[in-house]
Amino acid sequence: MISILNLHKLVNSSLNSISTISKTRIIRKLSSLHGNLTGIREELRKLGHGSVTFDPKYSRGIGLLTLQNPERHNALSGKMMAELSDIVDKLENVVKFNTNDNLNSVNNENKLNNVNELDKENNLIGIIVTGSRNTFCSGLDLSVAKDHILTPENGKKMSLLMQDTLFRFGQLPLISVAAVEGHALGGGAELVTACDFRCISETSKIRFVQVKMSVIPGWGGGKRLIDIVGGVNALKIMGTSDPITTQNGLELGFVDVIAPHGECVNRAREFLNRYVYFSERDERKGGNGNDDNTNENRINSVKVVRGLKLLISRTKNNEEYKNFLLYEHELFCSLWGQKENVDAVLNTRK
Ligand SMILES: CC[C@H](C(=O)O)C(=O)SCCNC(=O)CCNC(=O)[C@H](O)C(C)(C)COP(=O)(O)OP(=O)(O)OC[C@H]1O[C@@H](n2cnc3c(N)ncnc32)[C@H](O)[C@@H]1OP(=O)(O)O
Repeated sequence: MISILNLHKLVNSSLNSISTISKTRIIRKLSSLHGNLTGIREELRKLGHGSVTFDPKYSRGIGLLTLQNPERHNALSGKMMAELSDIVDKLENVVKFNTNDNLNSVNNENKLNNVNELDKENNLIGIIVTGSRNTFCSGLDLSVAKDHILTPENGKKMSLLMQDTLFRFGQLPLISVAAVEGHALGGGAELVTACDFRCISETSKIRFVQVKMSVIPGWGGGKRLIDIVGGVNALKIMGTSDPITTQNGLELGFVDVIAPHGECVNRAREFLNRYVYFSERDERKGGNGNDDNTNENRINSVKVVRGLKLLISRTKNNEEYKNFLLYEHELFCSLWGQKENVDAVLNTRK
């Protein structure tokens, strides 16, 4: 027999859990672009090889996300697209703790302990995105595309998931830096635009080759490129496929740091340390990658740094911005799977 008191507790907890679930759904709805894409993610997960790894403790306050498909210049297979989306999901949970975004803090009492233990340990404020074996990403894995993603319907699914994943990545209260060695081509170039900052080296070649594939960007990179370099420069870069390198990257406002070959990740860490540590003195003591967590190394308020990023990403979480991405998606879908595009994919020697 349940006592009145226990019944009251039972009702309260179930109301809380319902409201928490709906709050989670509200957070997911607000932070996602195309809604629930679970089915598409699981379909794509079955396609191709490679992996996407995330080291949340790469350096104090900084995580390292690495594209791992070296035999294919880190081209993104369906499996890797799904794993990238999984990592964004996890980060959306991790950074609920110690973030002053109201919707998130509302969810704090429901935080997943093991995930937030991670955050408490490293208090992430930054994330570096890079590719394995000194090259970044040569875009969509064309061997997967040839076998599985040639139809308009499957191109639409790929575009929906990648636009949504990179939009949500941009909404994370984490300062992101793309550490680009070697090639970043097509979708790889779009991945680069999804980061707040870019570090390249003498070997880096960032090329929007979509026009050679008889399409426009399908992962949201067109809008992001326009926001970074302006409409006219974006038209030149996308229309000619001219590479962005150390020669023109700074002038275009596309590149923030130039590193010696093989040093992009290190320089990206040094760049982010300025957001982690209270002063250069603290950074010198703690920014060597082997952080000694002595009290001397004062770090900036995680809540404040994350709040600053939330401020910036809010400018990209409005109906106008989302409608622009939807327009880009629809334009891409009108081109992907048409004869010119299919011929280009089949004839690109890969
Ligand atoms: C939304 C889709 C988006 C779009 O529409 O634009 C895309 O991203 S479509 C893909 C755009 N990317 C490309 O067209 C890049 C194609 N690859 C290359 O241009 C070259 O491979 C390059 C410059 C990355 C490297 O050239 P290099 O001469 O150094 O090496 P190989 O060409 O011999 O390549 C080595 C090895 O990697 C495989 N590879 C490279 N890129 C891809 C890819 N995107 N998909 C699948 N596989 C790729 C290549 O086939 C070689 O493997 P092997 O088994 O030896 O043939």
